[in-house]
Amino acid sequence: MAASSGKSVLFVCLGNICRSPIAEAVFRKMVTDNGDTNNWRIDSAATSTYEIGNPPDYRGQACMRKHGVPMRHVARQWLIDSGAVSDWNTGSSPDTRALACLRKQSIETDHRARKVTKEDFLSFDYILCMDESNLRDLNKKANSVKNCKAKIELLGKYDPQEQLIIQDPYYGSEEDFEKVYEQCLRCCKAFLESHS
Ligand SMILES: N#Cc1ccccc1-c1cc(NCCCN2CCCCC2)c2ccccc2n1
Repeated sequence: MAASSGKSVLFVCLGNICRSPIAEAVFRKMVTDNGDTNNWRIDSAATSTYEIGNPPDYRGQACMRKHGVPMRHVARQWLIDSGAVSDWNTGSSPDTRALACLRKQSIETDHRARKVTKEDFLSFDYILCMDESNLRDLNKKANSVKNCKAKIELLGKYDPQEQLIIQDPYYGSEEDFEKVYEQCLRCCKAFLESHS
């Protein structure tokens, strides 16, 4: 079978903590399940600086865990990796309040939100975003980049059910994250099939 050339896709939304990390995780799992990992560079980014440095939203992480979709590799369990300068509590378990805080964060990924850069427009084949506002922001930024390589599109363009817009679930419920997941699943599958 001829080796297909390397391809690259950047998923983008407003904050890079809700929709685009879900799309990235869903697409990465599909590519991995296809044994195609080496042919794809996959990443996600934000059009805003709202959440730079923050992990994906815990509601999205919970949704991914429910569907068995890994969100990149699991970050280290800090309490197990930490150490003490005294022997006061040698052999004791971590403080329950600290464990409760970690569970609440349920940070199981090392992805941290980042803003889309000019370099992204030169290095990615596709930049797939979620709504008209993302598209406007991306096209505006692309206009200031010479030799823009990326094809900038709505991810929803690939939806067999023709739901063009993937709504921002930030102020939404668990159901809204579930809808984002279902839309990303349909769109990523169709996008991969049309670009394999
Ligand atoms: N904006 C809007 C908006 C409008 C409709 C629906 C959702 C949102 C919304 C709001 C967010 N953060 C709260 C406001 C942030 N601050 C806005 C003013 C500048 C300083 C930052 C989000 C954060 C991460 C991902 C998606 C988000 N989406």
